[in-house]
Amino acid sequence: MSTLVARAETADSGFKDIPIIDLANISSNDASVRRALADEIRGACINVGFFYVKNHGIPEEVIQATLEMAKRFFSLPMESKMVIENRKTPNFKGYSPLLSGNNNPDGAGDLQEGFEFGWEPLDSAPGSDQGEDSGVMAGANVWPSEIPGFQDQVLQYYHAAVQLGKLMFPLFALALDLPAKFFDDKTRKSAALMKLLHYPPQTGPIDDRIIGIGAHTDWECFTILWQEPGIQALQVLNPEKQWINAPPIPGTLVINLGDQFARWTNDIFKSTVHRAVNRSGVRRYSIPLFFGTDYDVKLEPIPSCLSEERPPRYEVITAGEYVKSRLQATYHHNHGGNK
Ligand SMILES: O=C(O)CCC(=O)C(=O)O
Ligand SMILES: [Fe+2]
Repeated sequence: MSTLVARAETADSGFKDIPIIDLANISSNDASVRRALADEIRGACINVGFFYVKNHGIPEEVIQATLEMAKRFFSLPMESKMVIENRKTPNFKGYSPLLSGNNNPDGAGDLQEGFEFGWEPLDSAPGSDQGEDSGVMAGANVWPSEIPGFQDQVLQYYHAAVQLGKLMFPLFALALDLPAKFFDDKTRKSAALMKLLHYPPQTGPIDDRIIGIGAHTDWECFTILWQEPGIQALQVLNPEKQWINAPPIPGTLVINLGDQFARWTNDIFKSTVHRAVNRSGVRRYSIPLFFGTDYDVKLEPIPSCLSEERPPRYEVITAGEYVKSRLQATYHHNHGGNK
């Protein structure tokens, strides 16, 4: 069996496609079935850092009802949205207006508006989860008061996506030749942030410094992303520096790895650069959920991902310190012209 380090050294140098992985057997008790699924995931994580999942278990009704809420939220008057602006809240919960965030330091702002929140129990099922993380990332969610049922609906999506994420962690562990439970004690508090996103269309000549979301990597372990069907916007950068389209595929979600997994695995799992540009002529909505290890957990490289030729590539910091520093860099950027 080749080691993880050896597998990483012979990784694909220029993927052109993003694999589709079927999660129908995600809860199978058969060890060989789980092993096969983990092997498939390992290939995608080492070579691409992105994959689609089908049979993911998030009900279509929950997705559609959440999309409706996103549309209603973003069509509220600006004054209402600004009441819960993310620069006024601890750790940037709430509303981020167009151009307020800048994911690519070479860019001049992301042409998207967003609404972000973290863990909170569902009213209908109190105590259904282990609770909120605190420390450097502490900060209550803020909610719009104008839309009846908004909070409950988007939390339903949140909890369904977190449930999927909790099933994925053991498979990632198996993919890293670790015990399936490796991440259990590191993911007790649902350190997951969910974001509703709205991208207005961009037509005519486009300034490359202002696109829907500039080239970036995500910050957590992995992202579970729903994108609106029928609209191509998301692109993924391969090692040959080619942008590969990641179109929405009906019935699937995208899962992409983020920097926390790159740090856990000393870059054996790829946190792949991506961006989104909406040239479709119509509005586009997407819903990422960023799932990391608990904020107080140190991002220490896993021993099997180190060798003499592959020494540690990152300093060890906690997951919370890392996410917080990235949030600050993204939302405290200066607008072009004022520098
Ligand atoms: O909207 C998308 O398709 C991508 C969003 C994204 O990359 C992000 O929010 O980190
Ligand atoms: Fe992203």
